[in-house]
Parts: sequence; structure tokens; C-alpha cells
Amino acid sequence: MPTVISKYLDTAAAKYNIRKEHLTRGVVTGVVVLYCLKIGYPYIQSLCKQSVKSETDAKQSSSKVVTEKNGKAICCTSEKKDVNKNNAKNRRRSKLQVLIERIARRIPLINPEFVFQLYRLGKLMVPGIWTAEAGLLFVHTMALATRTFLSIYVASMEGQIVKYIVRQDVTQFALMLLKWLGVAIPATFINSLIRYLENKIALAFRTRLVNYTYGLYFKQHTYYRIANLDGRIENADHRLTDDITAFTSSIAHLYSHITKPLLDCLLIVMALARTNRKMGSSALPGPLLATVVIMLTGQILRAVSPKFGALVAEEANRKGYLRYIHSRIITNAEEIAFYGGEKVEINHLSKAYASLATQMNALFSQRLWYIMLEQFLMKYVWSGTGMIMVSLPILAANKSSKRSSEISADDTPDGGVSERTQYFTTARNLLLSGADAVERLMSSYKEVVELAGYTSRVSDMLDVFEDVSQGKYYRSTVSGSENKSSKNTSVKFQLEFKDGQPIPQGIIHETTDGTLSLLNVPIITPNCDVVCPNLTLKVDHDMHLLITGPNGCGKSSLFRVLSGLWPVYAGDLYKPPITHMFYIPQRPYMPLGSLADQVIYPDTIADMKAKGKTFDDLQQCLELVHLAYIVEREGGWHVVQDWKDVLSGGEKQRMAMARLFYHRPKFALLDECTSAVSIDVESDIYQSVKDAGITLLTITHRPSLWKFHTHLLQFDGEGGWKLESLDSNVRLTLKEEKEKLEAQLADVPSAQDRLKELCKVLGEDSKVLSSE
Ligand SMILES: Nc1ncnc2c1ncn2[C@@H]1O[C@H](COP(=O)(O)OP(=O)(O)OP(=O)(O)O)[C@@H](O)[C@H]1O
Repeated sequence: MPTVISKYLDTAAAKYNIRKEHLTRGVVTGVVVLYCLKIGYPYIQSLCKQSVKSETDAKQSSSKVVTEKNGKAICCTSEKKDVNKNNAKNRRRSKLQVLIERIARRIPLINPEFVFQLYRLGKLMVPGIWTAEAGLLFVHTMALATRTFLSIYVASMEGQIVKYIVRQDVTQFALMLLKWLGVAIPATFINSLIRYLENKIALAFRTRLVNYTYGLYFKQHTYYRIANLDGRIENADHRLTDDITAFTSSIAHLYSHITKPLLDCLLIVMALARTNRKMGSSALPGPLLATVVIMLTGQILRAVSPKFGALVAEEANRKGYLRYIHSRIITNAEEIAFYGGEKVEINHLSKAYASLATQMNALFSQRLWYIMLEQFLMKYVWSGTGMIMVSLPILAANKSSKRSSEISADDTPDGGVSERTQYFTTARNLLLSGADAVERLMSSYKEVVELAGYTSRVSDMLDVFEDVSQGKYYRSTVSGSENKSSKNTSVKFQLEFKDGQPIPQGIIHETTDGTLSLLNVPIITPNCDVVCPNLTLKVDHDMHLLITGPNGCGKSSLFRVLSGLWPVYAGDLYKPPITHMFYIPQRPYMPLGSLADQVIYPDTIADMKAKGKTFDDLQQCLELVHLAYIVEREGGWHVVQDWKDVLSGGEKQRMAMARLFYHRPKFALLDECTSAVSIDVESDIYQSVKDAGITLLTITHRPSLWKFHTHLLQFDGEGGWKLESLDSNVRLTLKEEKEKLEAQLADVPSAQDRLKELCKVLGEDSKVLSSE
């Protein structure tokens, strides 16, 4: 075909008396313009359609807002959730980002969402031109360009070596061989440098992303809210580790995988054209044929390519779930071992693994057919095309061509055979490199699609982190606006919703007088269940509040609202700065680090020194909780252990109480945090807390602690509550009486049964039974 094209060009040039170069340039421009029109037509068409559509959308969305404002909020549907997510995303986009997305939407086969996400992550990874990352990219690009030039140079040297072999010129051959070996040293170094820089870039990108993500993750309790208030991300740990690593490695690899072949193609085409011209043949037909074949191959491969991005994203998702199950087993190993729960756990693990294996198998089988087609087109079709291209100048170069005959006659003693051999070897080598480059470009399409999967996971994670850190949550399990408040409370709370999600409308005020109070604050779970519709109370500094009520009535939830973990959906919450409140849970947390770190958590040793505290102060804290012996037993303050395992349950709870004496807050929120401590030690600790001037807010089921409190907040489990002053003696007497009656009444059913039996035996009635 190229020969035919070339002949037509020759004839046309001769017929119309136009120079052949001008004609070929004209033909190339025409082909390019036609191809651009082919690509551009759908773009122009969609542009027209979009402008009409956006007008209609604008009208529709304005009417939607009116409906949501006027109508009552209802449970969040998945469709509505998507609208919410898109709205949230659109709000985040700047005009420039929207423009990029629009441009990307116009280009066929490019997913605009992917381009937007990549642009956003790119800005995080390379924040500016004068950054280390930009410098690394520049050096990397230079190394890639150098490698390409060296490849071309080596290809031409190999051509010359073959020429001297054909000419039997031993001296020149030996010299060229030495030169070739000399070039091999920088060439191999550049190869190694490219790989080194690729890894450096991946690590630099990863560091940027990790730093940014960690910042978000720890902002406004996001790590807690992700797991408890928001339902969009299941395993944040997997996304923060594996997904970020996979994304940055993939993008760094793709950068060199795309940049180098592009450079290779450009420079090799130029070098081939020059070689062809040297041989007196037209520069057009070969590259034209190659372009047509490559474009056709590309279109076919794209048309049949499976959705690798979605497949890879799903695989990462399932990997994350498997890892989550593993980490649960490690965290709860002791409990599982005591229960002998191996069968249940292995069942969960096997299911998660089987689901991952199924997904991987699906990916492998999709790849099987795709790679087969890819190899056929790229290996065989391209090789055939390459052979035509290489032989073209030799076969078609008209022997009558002046230039060619001039070379043969004047420069070569062998009638041009060695020249043609040199050309053939150089062109073949260049073509092999070129084919390799195009193959890499084509195969990188698959990698781009896989990258899209990782990009979407990392980008979604950042979206969710940003939303959550700004107090925006999305949960599919929201149970609706219908409130579930107490049957016996007159005030029912109506939670307001927008876009299917509840709106926190409460106001948090920071107090300076050290008081803590709630005014009409409801306690609402992340599932929007109203456990207490309306709570009003004031805790003064000389007041010690005991909180009781049945399981699940909202005692711990009150602490979550006070600590700012759960939103305040209504009313006013007046509270001192968070440093004046210290929460101790039932299961104390033991951080990584030394013994001293356990006492001062969440302070560091530097914070401790800045506060002017010493190890003697820490020792005193431990003495107050009857744990002074631990320093000697464990070998000093600086010993690092896994304290979660080293300390017993009661010791861990006492250690948590020791933190209270170190921090000395105004308010201590104690959530059954001494349940494993013996009653006498517990009493000593509570007395010491009161002596330290700390106000107690205690959740406990132990009557032995009543005496340390002045007030009682009692939830009834149905949304109701009452606050009263607590006289522990009276209450203890009442409790004793209650327990006595309970003991007496416990025998009543069996006594009644016996009475029935006796009545039967005696054939008599009983006054007690008949009166029932
Ligand atoms: N993260 C959460 N997501 C959804 N619902 C929750 C969450 N945490 C707690 N709840 C719900 O909130 C309600 C109150 O829980 P809370 O922990 O406050 O109970 P409690 O009174 O402290 O009970 P207990 O005495 O058993 O500790 C319960 O119905 C519980 O299911």
C-alpha cells in the first residue's frame, strides 16, 4: 500500500508540476485535519446538547430545593445520596477544575471524573514548580530523553558496525565496537537512574499525600467520626496505607511508561525519516502506514478493553475487607480464644478470602482474552508493518534515483550493498525501539484504567475525610425523621433533615466560669435514633453528678455529646474548653511507648517538661491509684512494653485514673471506668479525685460510689430523665428495702404453684388464688 501511495504521489507531482515534498505535506495536513474533524464532531455535538441540558437541569434543581424545604425530611434513599454526593463534590470544585472537567468530557474515551480527581491529587503531590517533586520530575524527564537519544545513537552505531563487517574493514569494526561498549556505560547508568528516580518520585508523592491525609484524618476527630458517624468508608486503614501506595507507585510508573515511549516515538520517527531520506526514498509512506496501523490497533483495543478500573477498585475493596477481618482477630485474640470462636472467625475469613479470589479470577479471565488480542495486534500485525516499512526504501527506492546511484557510485566500493545493509540494520533497530515504545504506550492504556481505580479510591477517601472534618456525614442507615422519643415525655423532638441527612442546629458555647450545662439538648445516635429528646441540666463546680439508667438509655452517649464526638442537633451546650474535661472509658486505652507515656497520655514527655512536671509527680499520681509498685516491677519509667498485655484489667483502669491526677481537669467524665478495681481501692481513688477539686460525672452501677456524689441524673430508658439531689444514705436504705422485697417476692411463684398442688390434693379452693 505505501508503495502504491508513493507511486500515486510521484505521478500526481509530475502531472501537476508540484514538488513532491509540498504534495506530501499537503496530504499529511489533510489527513490530520480530517482526523481532528472525526474526533471533534462528537465534541461539538455534545457541546450543543449540554448547553440545552444544563438550562433544563438548572430549572429542575431549583424546583427540587423548594420541595425539600417545604416537605418533611424522609429517610435517605440511594438516589438522593448520589445527588448529595455530587452536590458536595461540585461545591468543592473551583472554576478551573470545572473547566478541566468540561474539557476532559469533550475528549472521547477520557473519563472527566478521573481527570478531575487526578488533577486534584496532582496538585497535592506537586504543589508548585519550585518543589522537590517538580525537580525530581524534571530530572526524570531529562533522564528519559537522554535514554532515547542514546538508543538512537546506539542503533546508528550498530548499523555502522554491520556496514564495516560487510566491508570486511577490521580496524573500523574494532574501533566502532569499542565506541559501542563505551556508550554502554552511560546507557546502563541512565537505565538504572530512571528506575531510581521512578521510586524516588513514588515515595515523594506518597509522602505528600500521606502528610496531607494524616492531617485531615486527625482533624476534628475525623478518625472517630469516619467509623462511627459516617458510613461511606469501611476500612480507612487500608485506604491510608495500601491504596495510597498503589496509587503513587502506579502514577510514578505510568509517568515514565508514557513519557519515554512518547519521546521515543517522536525522536525515532524523525531519525527514521532522516535515514529514509538518506536512502533517497520518500519519508512519508512508512510513517503514514505506521500511524494508520497504530491508530486502528488503538481503536480496536479500546473498544474491546474490559473495565479494568472498576475491577481493580473492587479488588482493592475486597482486599481491604480481608485485612479488616484479620486485624479484628488480632485485636480480639484473647476474647476469641476464651470463647473458642475459631470456627466463626475462620468462616468470616474464608468468606472474605473467597470473595477476593473470585474477584481476582474475574480480573485474570478478562485479561486472558484482552492480552491475547493485544499481543496479536502488537506483536504480529506491527512486526509485519515494521517489515514493510524497513524494506520499503530498499525495495521501492528507484534504482534510477539520482541520489541513490550517486551514493553507490561515489562513496562505496561494493555498489551500495554495505550502505543498504547499514540502513537496514539502523532502521530495523530504530523500528524495534519504536515498536517497543508504541507497545508500551498501548499497554499503558490498561495501566491508566487501573490507575483510575486507585485514583478514585484515594480521591473518595479525601472527599469523605474533608466532609467529615467539616461535620458533613452520610449514612445509609439513617432511620428517618420520625422521632423515637420517650412515650412519657411531653416534648417530642423533631430532627430536621436536608438532602436526606440530619442537620445539627445546636449551638456550642465555651464557658470561662468552669460550668457545664445543657439547655434542651437532645441525645441522638448516628442512626438518628433519639434516645433522649430534650435534656436540660447544669453541673456546677461543687456538684458531683451520678448518672444511672438501664442499658442503652444514652448515658455514654451524653458523654459523647459533651466531648464533641457527636453533633449537638438542637439546644445550647455550654462547656469549658476541652482541656478542662477528661473522659475515662471502661476499656482504658494504652498507647505505644514507655511507662511514663502511659501516665501522661495524651501529653508527650516534652509537654510534661513544659508543664514543669517531674517523674516524682508521676510517682505521686501512681500512689493515689495504688499503683506505685509498677515502676519498680517494670524496671523504670523509660521501659517500653506492650502495656495492653503487660498490665492486668484492674491495673489498666487504675493507670487511666492516674492520668486524671496528672492532668487535673475541672470535670472528670468517668464511664464505668473502675469496674475491675476492688471496692476499697476504688473508694480511695474517688475520694482523692474529690480532694483534688475535680468535679465528678460518673456512670456506674456500683452503689458503693453513691456516697461520693451530690446529684443524680436518672434516665428511664424511654427518653425521660430526672435530676435530683442525692442523699446516698436514704437511697441506700431504699435500695436495701427493694432488694429484700425482691428476695421475698422471688419465692412467690413457687409458693403459688405449691398452693395450687395442695388445693388439688385437698380438693379445696384457696382465698389467695381465687382473689387473683
Ligand atoms: N456508634 C453508634 N452508632 C449507632 N448507634 C449507637 C452508636 N453508639 C451507641 N449507639 C446507640 O445509642 C444508644 C445509647 O447508647 P449508650 O452507649 O449511650 O448506652 P448506655 O446508656 O451507656 O448503655 P450501657 O449502660 O449499656 O453502657 C444505644 O441504643 C446504642 O445502640
